[in-house]
Amino acid sequence: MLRAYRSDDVRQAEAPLLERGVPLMDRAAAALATEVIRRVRALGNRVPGTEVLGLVGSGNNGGDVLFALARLARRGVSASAILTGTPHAAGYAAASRAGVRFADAGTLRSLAESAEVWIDGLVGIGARGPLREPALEIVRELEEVRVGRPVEPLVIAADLPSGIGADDGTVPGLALRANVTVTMGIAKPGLVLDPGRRYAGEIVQVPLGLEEFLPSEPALLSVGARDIADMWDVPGPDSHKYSRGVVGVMTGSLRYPGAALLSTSAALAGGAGMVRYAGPRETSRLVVSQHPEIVTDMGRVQAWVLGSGVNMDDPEAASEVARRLQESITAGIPVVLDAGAITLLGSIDVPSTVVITPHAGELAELLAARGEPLSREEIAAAPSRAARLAATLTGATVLLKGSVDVACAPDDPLWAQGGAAGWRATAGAGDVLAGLLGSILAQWGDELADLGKGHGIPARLAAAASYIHGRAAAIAYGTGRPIVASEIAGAIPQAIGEALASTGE
Ligand SMILES: NC(=O)C1=CN([C@@H]2O[C@H](COP(=O)(O)OP(=O)(O)OC[C@H]3O[C@@H](n4cnc5c(N)ncnc54)[C@H](OP(=O)(O)O)[C@@H]3O)[C@@H](O)[C@H]2O)[C@@H](O)CC1
Ligand SMILES: Nc1ncnc2c1ncn2[C@@H]1O[C@H](COP(=O)(O)OP(=O)(O)O)[C@@H](O)[C@H]1O
Ligand SMILES: [K+]
Repeated sequence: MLRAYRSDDVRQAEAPLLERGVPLMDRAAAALATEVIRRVRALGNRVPGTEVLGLVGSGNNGGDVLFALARLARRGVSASAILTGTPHAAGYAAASRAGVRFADAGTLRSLAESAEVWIDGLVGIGARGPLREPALEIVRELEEVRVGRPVEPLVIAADLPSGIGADDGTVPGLALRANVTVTMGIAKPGLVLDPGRRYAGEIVQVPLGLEEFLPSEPALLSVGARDIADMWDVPGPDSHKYSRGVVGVMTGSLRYPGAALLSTSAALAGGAGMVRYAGPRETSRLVVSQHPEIVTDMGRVQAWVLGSGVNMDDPEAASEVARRLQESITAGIPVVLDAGAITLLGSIDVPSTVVITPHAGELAELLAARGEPLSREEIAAAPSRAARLAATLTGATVLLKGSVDVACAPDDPLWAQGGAAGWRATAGAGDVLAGLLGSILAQWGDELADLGKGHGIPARLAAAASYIHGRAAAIAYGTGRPIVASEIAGAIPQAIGEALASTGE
């Protein structure tokens, strides 16, 4: 499980260590230099003679880079630095002693054109607001140089790419895109959330011993393979189909029959003991012809999946979905509310056992109905804020889909799951996610009902479903090829099996 903390929490955790004289910056710089050397070698280059350009702001982030440049210079690297102001004094002294060359802004372009590696130490967790001059002009110029180069430089960010919001991943102005981010002590939410994540590249975490001084509640969590065993029900000798959870699925319509098939496929693949389908007669026939194990008579269920592909313009279908939603809330049964059915929450409040699964467009519609309009673009620029707002307004758990899926209930921590490539963005992939989430909620159904409002578990399960969905997509697209949503559903059992068998991550 990845845990990410806000800058204030990181600062507070650093304080007692610094008081004890723990050389945090030295450790951070050593890790940064080691990473540069490792990457240079991985490119097949010799370390001595490699040209490295450090971009050095006036704070401790610049200090990290100055000490790292000093270490690199002692290894024979040809190290230069561009300063934005008065630098970290000890770092400057160390770098000068080691022979790092300090260049003025006028030489930035030529240094950037020839350096194999750029190290970004303009700003770290001390940054406030959009990148300001002179850092802004440096980033602008570097991005111009980058596109003009025959071979792109290797860009390594110290702690975070300069220009991204450490706490929320927003990018209010320009930011310097990195291939690798060497983050100090612990991950920051901005490295996991969109759009900041897109600037961070691969993330390397440097242990600094902060853990015992961090608050018990991180700002953001992310499910990994090893967490799945805690959430997925592995059947034992006493299990039977009902104890394994029954999912009710009311999805699809004559207009969108495929949604019925995709959501039920995923509900089956997710490991519930039984799937009951409650859609129109025509789609029922389709579903059963493809999946003879699906039951169409109604009985008890432990979770409902409502809405994917339902034609909400059809008053009868819409009122049937609304009735199921109300009944489930009364009975304490968790519900996945997907696609057009999300609009039902325009006027009613629900408990957090109702999980809505909007994409940015659907969330925009819901927020507008609730009198807090945000455009799609505004949601994409700050998805965690938008998801939290929707959860607070409706009471529901929100799983906002995108290249990084974000899940939260009104008060509990935020979950974020990224890592799936754009191949996953294919029609029907959301229907698959809804069915899969219904399957895991059904496995927890009675327990969630006993917990009353859910106690944050639906958000955790939504994150787990999102993780498995991303892994299933990755199994399907492999090293990269177009896929369709039914392939994602087909790969769910393998994704769950691999996660259950995993001991790493
Ligand atoms: N504490 C430790 O021992 C450890 C800390 N560590 C490292 O320290 C980093 C935090 O250092 P920090 O607190 O000094 O802040 P930092 O990120 O360098 O930024 C401050 C500078 O940026 C400037 N600035 C601000 N906003 C700006 C903007 N929008 N656009 C442009 N400039 C802006 C601001 O200018 P000012 O506002 O003062 O004019 C000031 O000059 C952390 O990320 C990690 O790398 C690690 O080594 C582990 C041990
Ligand atoms: N750029 C992207 N990279 C990876 N996954 C994405 C990206 N954009 C969207 N997704 C995922 O693709 C799915 C799309 O779902 P959705 O938009 O609801 O499609 P549909 O309604 O056709 O089922 C979601 O699971 C979402 O997480
Ligand atoms: K930085």
